[in-house]
Amino acid sequence: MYEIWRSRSSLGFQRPKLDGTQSPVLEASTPLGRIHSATVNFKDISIGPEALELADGDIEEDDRHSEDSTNKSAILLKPPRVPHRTKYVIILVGLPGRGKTFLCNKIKCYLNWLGHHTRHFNVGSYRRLQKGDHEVQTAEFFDAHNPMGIEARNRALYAALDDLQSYLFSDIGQVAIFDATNTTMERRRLLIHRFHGRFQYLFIESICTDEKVLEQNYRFKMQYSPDYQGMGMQQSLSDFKARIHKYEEVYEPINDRNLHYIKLIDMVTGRGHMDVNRISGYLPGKIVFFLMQVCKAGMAQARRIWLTRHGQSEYNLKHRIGGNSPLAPAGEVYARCLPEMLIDRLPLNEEQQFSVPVSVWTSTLCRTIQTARYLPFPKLRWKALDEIQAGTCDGLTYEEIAQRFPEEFAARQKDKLRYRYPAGESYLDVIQRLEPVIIEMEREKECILVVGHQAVLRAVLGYFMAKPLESIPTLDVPLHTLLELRPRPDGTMDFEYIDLSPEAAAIMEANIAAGPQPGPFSSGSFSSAQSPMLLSPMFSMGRHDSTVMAVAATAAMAILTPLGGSATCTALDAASATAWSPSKSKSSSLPFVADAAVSDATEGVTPSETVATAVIAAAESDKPVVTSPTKSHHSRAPSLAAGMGGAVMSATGNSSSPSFNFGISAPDVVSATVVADGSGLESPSTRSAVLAAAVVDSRARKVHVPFGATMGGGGSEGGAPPDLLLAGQLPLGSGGAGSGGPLSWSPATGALPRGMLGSAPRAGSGETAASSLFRDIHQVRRMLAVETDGEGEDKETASADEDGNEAERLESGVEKAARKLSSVLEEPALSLNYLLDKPDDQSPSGMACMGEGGTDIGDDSGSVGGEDDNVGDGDGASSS
Ligand SMILES: Nc1ncnc2c1ncn2[C@@H]1O[C@H](COP(=O)(O)OP(=O)(O)O)[C@@H](O)[C@H]1O
Ligand SMILES: O=P(O)(O)OC[C@H]1O[C@@](CO)(OP(=O)(O)O)[C@@H](O)[C@@H]1O
Repeated sequence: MYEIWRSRSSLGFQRPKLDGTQSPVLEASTPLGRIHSATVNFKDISIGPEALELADGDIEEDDRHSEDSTNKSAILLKPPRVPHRTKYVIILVGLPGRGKTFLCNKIKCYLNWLGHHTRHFNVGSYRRLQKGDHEVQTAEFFDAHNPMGIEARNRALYAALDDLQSYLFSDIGQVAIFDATNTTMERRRLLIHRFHGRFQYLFIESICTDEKVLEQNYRFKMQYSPDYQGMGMQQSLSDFKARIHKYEEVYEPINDRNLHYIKLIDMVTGRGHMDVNRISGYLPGKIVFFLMQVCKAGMAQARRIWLTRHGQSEYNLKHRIGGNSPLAPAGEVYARCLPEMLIDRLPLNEEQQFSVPVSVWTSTLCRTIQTARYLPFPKLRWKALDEIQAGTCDGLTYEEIAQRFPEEFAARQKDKLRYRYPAGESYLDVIQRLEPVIIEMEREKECILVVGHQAVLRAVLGYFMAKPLESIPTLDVPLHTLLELRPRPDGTMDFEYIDLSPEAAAIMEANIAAGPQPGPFSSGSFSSAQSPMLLSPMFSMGRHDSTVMAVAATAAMAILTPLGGSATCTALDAASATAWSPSKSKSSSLPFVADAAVSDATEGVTPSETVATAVIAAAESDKPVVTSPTKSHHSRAPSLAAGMGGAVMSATGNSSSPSFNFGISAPDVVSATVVADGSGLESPSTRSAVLAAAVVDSRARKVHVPFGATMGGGGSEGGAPPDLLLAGQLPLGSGGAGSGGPLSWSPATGALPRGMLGSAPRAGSGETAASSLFRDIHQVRRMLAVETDGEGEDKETASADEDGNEAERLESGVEKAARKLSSVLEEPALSLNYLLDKPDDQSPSGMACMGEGGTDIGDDSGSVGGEDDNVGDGDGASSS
């Protein structure tokens, strides 16, 4: 066996001379060689005397003969080697279960992807080669006083070292990562002796003192470590801990400041730090930067990364490349199916308590933005995700390129990776510009869906799947397919193609043919026998909104159930419900409904059952469903819930139903609650929710409530509907139909009368988000009044007196709301009149007083706090 390991060195492998006269031949065509060609050297390669005093016997025979490397002065006097391209060894140090292999795999992916040929040498793999199939190397094997174990481990060590050296002396090898515990000074001296004068070397030591992290690490490791295959969790855990103990007995952390090292101290917890000692140069610098980001993701194993190309575009249909064309019909179908495909796959966090939040990243091109528009998650646009630029070939078909530019065509066929379109880009260029995107993806602990393009996604996939650079331009990234990447504990990824089911596509096509749809989630409905009501949720909620939606949905159902109604919920409701976390519910005093949802979810009940359970719990309780949305983390969330609550209460018209209390019990003050929270009034959900409450409260008999209907904020191209939050239809009262027609919105047109619902503050008018909201409320109510007035016959059931009372009641309600609002805003200048009946000729600029020196609520709404700042606010309008 030993002979086999040593095969490379014993098969006559010729080492180059190490005197500087004959450097290893370098791969002239190394990818990105032109870009990263700067010679990288540590400024100072001298090492401490202590490190040079190598114990006899530590040195391999052939080493001793090939060069007098035990002779300290010989090493120091040796003229510096000036290789064309510096060769590196990265030496890992640390106890078992500290993320060494994870880090190795990540660094390997990163450096290879940047064109620095890198290989990972895991001594453990060599060690395992020595044992029989069913033999277990138990903790005893790792005892520092076990001669058999020591011998076997040394054999593995030398075999790995030989292979490492062979690799680095070869033409291709640039960086070797030596993955072993290397926990003693003696071992590190041996390595230094091996590498000194031949390669640049640096140590990466991973230290972790967080017991919780370690326990989790050990469990993960047990799941994939070949050492424990077939052994039960408890038994393997206990043996692994015993093994670690053996290592701890002899562990000497690096403390020699003469060495070149990077120490990662509790970095994975997010509270740790890095100790960077004597590191300089381009590549080591990049490694430091990379580790700084990637360490944080070390614990994010529950997350998913999804990649998808945009739906088929007009150009795709015509086989034209590049351009900025909109989606073709089939692409639109895919866009509509995508949310459901994704929501089916939302992972729960490690504790199985809530779903891991999702962000959607698109390019700045129309086809990706359109593809992402129905996705109920915050969105971020990256210029760097734009498709490879085809330069002068942009807009042509491949056939046309072959005819018009045959040489270009042939050149690309020959070397697709390096070929650069005239005035355009090569795949290598794309890889280079994607680096910040990759770093950001590594930093993120949440799920990310990248809606991108063929070439760009090939590059991203190539990185995560550690594909050889040369293979990247031909990786399979088909249209209408979701690519799912699942992190493994060792830093590699599992990968799966998920096709759009033909049934889903057929249904969506049929739906589109049938006319405007509220969205892909039309299956959700809440209905009440007494007060028919249909809410077709098409939520487009951000990470926090979704949790509130769960409350809104459950509360809605709680109200409806006692009325003899029935409640069903969609997968999306379920996803929302499972998004609760106990920590959130604690900090926001969320009701027992939410807690019920959580506890059921943790017991493995399906999400829809969870919601149903929560609803029943709420409905059967004498207690009101109480929540304090004002304390919620997210500015938009309470408003959505409040709006829903208000709308539902008004719709049912049943004040004796379980009280639904969002801080204030009466529906007509819902809007006050919302604004009191300082919610972002410019956000679609907030405005829509407030408007919903206000509109419903005005006793309109039939109202479509378009949540977020016109608030795309520029986020939708090509007349596309914005990222809307909720589309609902609230038929109110008995004479609903024919009451002048609904204030309707449909995804197909995407348009409400401008300035009616959710219009943005008017530019340059001094109007604030709050004041523009009041303008909208005012206008909606006026419009309703006008429409209802014009419908004399339909109004015959209501007497004039009733109308008067209604108006009074309404007025007092809205007045209360406005008063509350004013007090909260501490802005007495806020005019009640404006909210109630301000004539149109009092232009919004009259509201400027509110913005001047006052609280411009809208400005605050986007900043949800540190980490959220760099993502879109759900309206698809933000960009990188
Ligand atoms: N910087 C880090 N510190 C601690 N644990 C980490 C770090 N990075 C990753 N991990 C986690 O450590 C666990 C064990 O990782 P592994 O690489 O197998 O450890 P080792 O090679 O040190 O035995 C993995 O679940 C991984 O996610
Ligand atoms: O590198 P190749 O294989 O040409 O693939 C990249 C091409 O894919 C296309 C489609 O052919 O991407 P996309 O679908 O984003 O439009 C072209 O625009 C782009 O030039």
